[in-house]
Amino acid sequence: MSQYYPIFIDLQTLPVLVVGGGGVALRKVQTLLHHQALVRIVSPRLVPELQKLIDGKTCSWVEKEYSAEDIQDAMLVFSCTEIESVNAQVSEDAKVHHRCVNVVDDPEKCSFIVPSIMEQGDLKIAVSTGGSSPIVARQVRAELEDLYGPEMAEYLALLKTWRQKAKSDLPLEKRSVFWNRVTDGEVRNLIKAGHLIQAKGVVEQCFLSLLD
Ligand SMILES: C[C@@]1(CC(=O)O)c2cc3[nH]c(cc4nc(cc5[nH]c(cc(n2)[C@H]1CCC(=O)O)[C@@](C)(CC(=O)O)[C@@H]5CCC(=O)O)C(CC(=O)O)=C4CCC(=O)O)c(CCC(=O)O)c3CC(=O)O
Ligand SMILES: NC(=O)C1=CN([C@@H]2O[C@H](COP(=O)(O)OP(=O)(O)OC[C@H]3O[C@@H](n4cnc5c(N)ncnc54)[C@H](O)[C@@H]3O)[C@@H](O)[C@H]2O)C=CC1
Repeated sequence: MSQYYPIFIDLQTLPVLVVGGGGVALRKVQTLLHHQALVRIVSPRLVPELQKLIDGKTCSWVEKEYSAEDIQDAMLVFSCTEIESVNAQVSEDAKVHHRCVNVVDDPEKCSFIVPSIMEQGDLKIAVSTGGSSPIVARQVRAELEDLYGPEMAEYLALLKTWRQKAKSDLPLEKRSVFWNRVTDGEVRNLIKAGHLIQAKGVVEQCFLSLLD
């Protein structure tokens, strides 16, 4: 089994090809569009939910069976058909053109796999079992959703507003004291309990106390 290397990619400028238009393609396309990819679907048929996502701009549909020239400029390729020989061909073509390819029913033909993703504002956790059990990846993701609630989004948004100020106004060693103090649990707990104004006050007090 491959040792998959996890990265977070900005998909906004990356054309993505999805081959197939069934339930699995739908799941992949939904995640891709959420991450602002430019999606082109090649498939003779689409399930109705996928049809609704076609807008001709961020998500387009080429109504035909796959052939090698469909790879075009796609950097990421997803093969989601139910036909093994088609999936194998897509994988082979993508690899010849040095593109990253995901084949839904065969990890051996993948050069990347898709993790289970949880998000709370700027917190994003991607879970993988390396293909051993996608269901377990989903279950771990659900456990993480219980652990990290909506307070994480507010907490990170608050910390982000201080990043530039801390960088410009505090010397390195005080910056480290500042970040350790504001992330020691109190601020997060205050936000979790609904006391956002107090939380902001604690951060501000801490910052002021460290100014020369
Ligand atoms: C290797 C990988 C390749 C890839 O697709 O990238 C792969 C492969 C396969 N999945 C299969 C089945 C299912 N997969 C799901 C769901 C998800 N599968 C995802 C990822 C991955 N699936 C990659 C590995 C991830 C890892 O482990 O690190 C998730 C995380 C992300 C996503 O797809 O968006 C998403 C959960 C998202 C979430 O809810 O958070 C469900 C539905 C469910 O669980 O509800 C079922 C039906 C139940 C079942 O059959 O298990 C089968 C068997 C097909 C068969 O038997 O015919 C194979 C093929 C095989 O294993 O050989
Ligand atoms: N990785 C995963 O998470 C999972 C993978 N699977 C596997 O994924 C495969 C697809 O599952 P579903 O979407 O449910 O199947 P589906 O049968 O609903 O969809 C397959 C799609 O592929 C299209 N297609 C067929 N031949 C094509 C060709 N030559 N060129 C382009 N498109 C073509 C069909 O028109 C259809 O839209 C199945 O083989 C299944 O075993 C199933 C569940 C989960």
